[in-house]
Amino acid sequence: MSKKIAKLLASIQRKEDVAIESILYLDPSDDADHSCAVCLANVGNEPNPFDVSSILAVLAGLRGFQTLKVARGKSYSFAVFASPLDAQTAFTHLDNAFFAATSDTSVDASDILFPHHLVSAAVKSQHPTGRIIHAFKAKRIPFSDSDTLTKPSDILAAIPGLHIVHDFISEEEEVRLLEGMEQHPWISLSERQVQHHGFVFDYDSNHIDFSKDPGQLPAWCQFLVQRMHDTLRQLMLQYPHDFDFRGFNQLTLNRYPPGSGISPHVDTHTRFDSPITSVSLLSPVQMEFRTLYYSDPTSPVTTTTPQLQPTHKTLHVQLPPRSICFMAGASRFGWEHGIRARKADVVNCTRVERALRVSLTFRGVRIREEEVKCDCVWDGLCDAKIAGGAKPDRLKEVDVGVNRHGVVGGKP
Ligand SMILES: O=C(O)CCC(=O)C(=O)O
Ligand SMILES: [Fe+2]
Repeated sequence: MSKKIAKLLASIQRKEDVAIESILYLDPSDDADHSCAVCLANVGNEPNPFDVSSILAVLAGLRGFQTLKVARGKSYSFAVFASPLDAQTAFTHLDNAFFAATSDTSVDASDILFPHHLVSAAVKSQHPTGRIIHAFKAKRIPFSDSDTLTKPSDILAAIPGLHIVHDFISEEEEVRLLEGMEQHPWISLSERQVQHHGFVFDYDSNHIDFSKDPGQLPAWCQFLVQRMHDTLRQLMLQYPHDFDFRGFNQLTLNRYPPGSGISPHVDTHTRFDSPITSVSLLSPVQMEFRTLYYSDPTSPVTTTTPQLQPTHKTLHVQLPPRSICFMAGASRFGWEHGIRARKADVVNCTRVERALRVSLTFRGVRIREEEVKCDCVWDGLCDAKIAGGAKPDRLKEVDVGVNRHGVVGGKP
């Protein structure tokens, strides 16, 4: 056996061992025989994401297959069948099978699922992403179907000030926006591309660069600006304390290929109004919101009546294409937001592949010096509260990103 193949087999074995260890606590018991679920060790979302579309093709060929349940950060998943008998049949089929992930859909399922002992080292070596599945009859599925916030009312209840509106624009309008932005050059960052329109904000000095002509926001997005203003008028009447809005004068476009994201950050408190507003196009994506200052969601925190507890909280919010996300109040000032760099998200036990996503982030830059202030309670996230005007560490990463791409005098 060549060294390369031996190394590969050792690595497959290691992954298997880790997977088995991680599910031992599930401890299959007697009544697992009456269960419809089969646990698949080594077929998970993380840490070694598997080509789930390939395995779904195999599972779909098994009698009574209903769904594959995956969870964020788990190296195993659960195939659910219509009856205990179907689950038992699938279990005998799947246990100890060698599965070679492939993105070639022309390959028949029977070609890619082999009984482990029949697979030669040579076959395995041609499939470096392949792995041996260990199946277990599982008594219960330990994943919750509510790990991602998808409903706007649930989102607002959990993260005060975060207003999501689904289908804010139509498919035709989405196409129109995408065509409009192609009239301008994109600036390439290491993983994504950006454009900036309107006022130019220097993230180094925390000031507006008045030497640069801000120009108007582009004509192709004016219909959207008008619609956002109409919606904001209503929101401001309902939640007057969460908004400090004079109009949008800056637009950042982000173009994210699948696998890319944006580091967790809070948009500079003193220089931008509330809300920060983001419109999603083309692909769904999961945005992570996290705060150190979490309070019971049933007693909403506002900027004026905080009930701060030093508890870390991270929540996952699903943003569908053509939706809008207004970050105001606590969600704007007291929570960081970011997008993990990965190719798929897990939404309530289902893997959702990402495609190219384009977002439009509208901000109101504070132009007059007397407007440049912040009296929020989230000290650690607020540039106004940090001695010497330094910026919170967490902001630096995203600031560098923007600068690198020439917002102000940077090098594209
Ligand atoms: O892509 C998004 O929706 C968010 C972008 C963002 O957070 C930003 O540009 O500050
Ligand atoms: Fe942001």
